[in-house]
Amino acid sequence: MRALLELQEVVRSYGGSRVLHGVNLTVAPGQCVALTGSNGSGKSTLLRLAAGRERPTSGTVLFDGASMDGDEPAVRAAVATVMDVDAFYPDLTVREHLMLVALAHGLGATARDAVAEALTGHHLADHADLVPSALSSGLRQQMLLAAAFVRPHDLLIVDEPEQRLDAAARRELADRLARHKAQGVAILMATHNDQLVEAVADRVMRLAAGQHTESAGDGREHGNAF
Ligand SMILES: Nc1ncnc2c1ncn2[C@@H]1O[C@H](COP(=O)(O)OP(=O)(O)OP(=O)(O)O)[C@@H](O)[C@H]1O
Repeated sequence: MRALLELQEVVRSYGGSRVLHGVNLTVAPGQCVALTGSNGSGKSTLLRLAAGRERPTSGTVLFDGASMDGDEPAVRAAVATVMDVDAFYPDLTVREHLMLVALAHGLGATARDAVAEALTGHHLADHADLVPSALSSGLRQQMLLAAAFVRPHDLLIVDEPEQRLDAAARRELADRLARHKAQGVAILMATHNDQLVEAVADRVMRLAAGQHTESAGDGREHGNAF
């Protein structure tokens, strides 16, 4: 299957310190790759590179066969991320945020229905007219997820999407991601949650200081297929 996202020999250093050591990775439409590994192992760094928000020190990041640039309109239209913890306008309500995202991404006349569905699906319907600072931290995370799911995209990049969610919400998230994948979306997800990996990931890349190893989603060794 054609890769939508491809990392080839990606190295990322900060100052003299090397965080990623020649990562090779592909994600095809309808696939989920999970990144696991301890705090500081480089998961978020890899996600920023995959989203085109940072450039590798060396190596290549390709999106749909072209060099990844997060500023490109085609990339911004096709790649949804949940990476920024506090990406809110403090004076817009939850509903207004989601409408803004939906309209900016071209939903037009269907935006209102899509937002209503997102509010319900993410347990935000009763909080739609509150500003983000009035939400519990779990509901703020739901709002970030809703803002990604409400807009069209081909690639979803999520950094620890389970954070601040309770057990029931984590199960719902796993179901949502699995359905999403079945609809053909490519997913790259950093997570510390084994259940999420088991439920959604086709392959797992485990990052560790100085190295990375890959396996199938069920934990079997996966050779060099990344
Ligand atoms: N902009 C930066 N400047 C300098 N060092 C950085 C920068 N961004 C990340 N690092 C370093 O890179 C390493 C990897 O960080 P990263 O946030 O990618 O890890 P992570 O696996 O996502 O960790 P966690 O599980 O805690 O979220 C850390 O040592 C971090 O300090």
